[in-house]
Amino acid sequence: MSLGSSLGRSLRRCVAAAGIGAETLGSLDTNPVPADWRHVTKVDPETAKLLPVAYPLYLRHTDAVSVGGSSAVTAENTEETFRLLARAPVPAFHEPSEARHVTERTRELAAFLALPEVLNGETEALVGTLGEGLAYIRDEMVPALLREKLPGPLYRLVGDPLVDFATSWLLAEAVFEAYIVQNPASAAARRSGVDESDVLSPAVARERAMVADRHLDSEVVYVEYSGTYGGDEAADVLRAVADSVNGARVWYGGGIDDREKTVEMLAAGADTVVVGDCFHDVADEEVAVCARAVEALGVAPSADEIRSWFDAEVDPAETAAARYLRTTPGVDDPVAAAERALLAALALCFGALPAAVGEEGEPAAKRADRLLSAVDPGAVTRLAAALTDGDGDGSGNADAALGDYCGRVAAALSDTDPEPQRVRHLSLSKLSVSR
Ligand SMILES: CC(C)=CCC/C(C)=C/CC/C(C)=C/CC/C(C)=C/COP(=O)(O)OP(=O)(O)O
Ligand SMILES: O=P(O)(O)OC[C@@H](O)CO
Repeated sequence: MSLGSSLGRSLRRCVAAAGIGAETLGSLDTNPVPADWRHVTKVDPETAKLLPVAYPLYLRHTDAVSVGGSSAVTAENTEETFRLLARAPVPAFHEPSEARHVTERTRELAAFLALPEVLNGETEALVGTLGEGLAYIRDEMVPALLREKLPGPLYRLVGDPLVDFATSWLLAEAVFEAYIVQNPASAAARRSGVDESDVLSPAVARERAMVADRHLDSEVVYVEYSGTYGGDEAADVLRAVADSVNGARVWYGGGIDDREKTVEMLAAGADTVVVGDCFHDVADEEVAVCARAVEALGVAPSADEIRSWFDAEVDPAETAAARYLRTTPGVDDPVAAAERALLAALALCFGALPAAVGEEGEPAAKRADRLLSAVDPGAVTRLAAALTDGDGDGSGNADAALGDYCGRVAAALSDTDPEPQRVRHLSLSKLSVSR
């Protein structure tokens, strides 16, 4: 062995030993996934799963949004979801179930890429899809992008090494989520070839989590009961997993729909809980509540009429809005927050409706602003602040952000939008009002 290569190996060992020492002794945390995230909301881009129209008010209370889903997801609905979430007050990251859902636009808008690898599924779900994804990125996506950006002669000169570099860079920047899929009846289980016999005991889950943490260097170990609450069984798995990992974050997802479940999973060792269905239920509820209100009040009620109808017809404590808000550890009074957010949805709906059904008069943004201030005096400020925090261009112009958002809501309500994809994900696009 030459002196150079022996020196190189010794140096690598020293660096590795220093890194391991610092990590295990707890003084160095190199994981880019924040340790202090307690609550992540998962938003599915598929058109059947909607985003509440008052989403900036709900998402103020979560730590981050994960965008992704197993079925009916396309690059287009993913881009549209990110465009809407660019106005959310917290970071949104991308968890693609296929490499083709990653586009230049999603990469610009996503805080980072989170790639699933399944520890108890078919090989396909651990390395197969990733391999296909990387080949697509290396052979199609990056070359197409570079060909578009670089003049022909320059592409011919430096294209190949640049393609390799960009592919490696994309992977180096991505974080990996090592899933342990524990609900064989879920879409995630079907997608990853997990059946009853693959469900792991706490002891085996612990061993696989150690592989993910120490060998695969996964940033997240994700105990996934998607669609169902894992209860005591999940708590045992979480205790075993949390006890075994050094650098990885431990996430729990599945069936979280109240405060106790969040607290139970965090107490068992999860750093973060992920909430999915319960948030989409809020969007369905908005559509139902707005439809009932339109039925009762017509398209242009006053703020007083909206308030009185709401007080008589809706019990905020029993709403999906309150259920979602109870899952977020930071909200002191989830029922009051739910009431405010539902009133904001009604104000946005009735602000935009007259224009959407072709009635002349006050512009949608002005009317929504007036109704919002009347039904809940703090709502405009909160909504504008939430929209402006996330506007990404640093302009901090609350009026413009609110005006622009009201325009979107009007477009969602009107089925004459020239680009329906633009607003299809917003709950109110499903409200059918006779014109
Ligand atoms: C290289 C690039 C850019 C992409 C590769 C993309 C990869 C590796 C995708 C892996 C897809 C996979 C194996 C998914 C497994 C299933 C899973 C864990 C899905 C996540 O759950 P949700 O889709 O949120 O679950 P539900 O639909 O059940 O809610
Ligand atoms: O939809 P739920 O059951 O909340 O599950 C959330 C998430 O873990 C799904 O990947």
